[in-house]
Amino acid sequence: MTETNEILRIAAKGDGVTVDGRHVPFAAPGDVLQADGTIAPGPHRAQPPCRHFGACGGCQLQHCDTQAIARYLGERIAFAAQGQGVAIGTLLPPHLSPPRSRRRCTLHAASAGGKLQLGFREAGSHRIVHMRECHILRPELFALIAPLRALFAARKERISAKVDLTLADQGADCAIAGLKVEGLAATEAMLAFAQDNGLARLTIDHGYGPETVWEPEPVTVSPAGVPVAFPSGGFLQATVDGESALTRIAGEWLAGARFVADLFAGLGTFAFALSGNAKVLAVEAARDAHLACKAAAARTGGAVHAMHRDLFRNPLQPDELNRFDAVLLDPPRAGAREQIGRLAESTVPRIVYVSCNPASWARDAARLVEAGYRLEAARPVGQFVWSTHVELASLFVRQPG
Ligand SMILES: C[S@@+](CC[C@H](N)C(=O)[O-])C[C@H]1O[C@@H](n2cnc3c(N)ncnc32)[C@H](O)[C@@H]1O
Repeated sequence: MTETNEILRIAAKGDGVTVDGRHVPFAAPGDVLQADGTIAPGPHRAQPPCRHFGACGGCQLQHCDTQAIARYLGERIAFAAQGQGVAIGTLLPPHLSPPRSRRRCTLHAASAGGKLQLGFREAGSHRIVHMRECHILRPELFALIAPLRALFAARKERISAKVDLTLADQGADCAIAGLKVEGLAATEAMLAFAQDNGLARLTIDHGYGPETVWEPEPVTVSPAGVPVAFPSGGFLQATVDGESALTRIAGEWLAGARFVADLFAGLGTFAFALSGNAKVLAVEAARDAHLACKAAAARTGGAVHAMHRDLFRNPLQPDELNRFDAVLLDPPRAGAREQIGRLAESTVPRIVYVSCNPASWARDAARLVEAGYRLEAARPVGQFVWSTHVELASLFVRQPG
């Protein structure tokens, strides 16, 4: 018999939810909320590996085992679809990226009470966690925390800076915003930091836009093994493992398609992965990403064609879409309302929709289903391990008639 105060599921923001609907922070499914307010651990409770868990905003679910996290990811997608009246043919088991696999992050640095703090922000606060360990970041990125802290601590002014770290082919790409670097000594300190830590690139935004001060070799990333110039601040799937899982699923679902459109293509992550078996049109609005994809495509023999186009204002029209055997789209969090509207009017047989937001995905899915597509399958992909961030790949197939 289920007790009314047993935790049944995890809510969108990570709280446990009891049978009678109460939200309990840091409770796992199967735990029981006791009369005195304490939680009796259940079978899905895990020992959080990180000492910062609870305070750090980077992770919300370290107290849950893998099974509970997998169920949570599936439920988020199922509830979102259900809320829009969309039936999912098969909800496939989630793919979860392993710990220490995140290759990009945004950290914050600030001086507070005479000390320099550098790390993720605390949940729901501007306070910064003084990170001594991290179980999500790639070790190459975590290794930069101490040197960055020393770099900031050596400066005389009050620090309030943002640090974006991305692991590229050549090493860590580091972009610092909110730091004034003036004069020879300050510039030399920055260059020494870049050199000593083997950075692939150092970009500083003094408040007038980013300026690259160190890039010994052109920085690239290599989706499907194709080197593509990586623009500072460009989009990259959060883990290599998650990117492989997504491109593998897309490849399976799009098997046999000879002409594919990759919409919201970024640097061409999916386009290059699919181009072994198909000609791919890669459409992207960010100019830097588009140009990088175009240049890489030119070097790879012509299976990828890059197009610069804003798909919110100027979506591909049904007559353009109908030339393709399949369309893949991977829009930003807002989804792709305008492009989905045109896809709904098209005859494209297969659509693979990759999303980082179940809510906008479900809204768009409902439009496709209303227009005669069936949602054959969806697969959660947890690249942000232990966070409440949900990503997914899904397959829509146009039904006859
Ligand atoms: C989630 S990312 C996916 C990128 C790529 N598919 C990948 O896997 O690396 C979304 C992409 O959509 C692009 N984008 C955002 N708004 C757009 C628009 N209005 N038209 C076309 N592309 C847009 C972004 O620049 C970004 O590259």
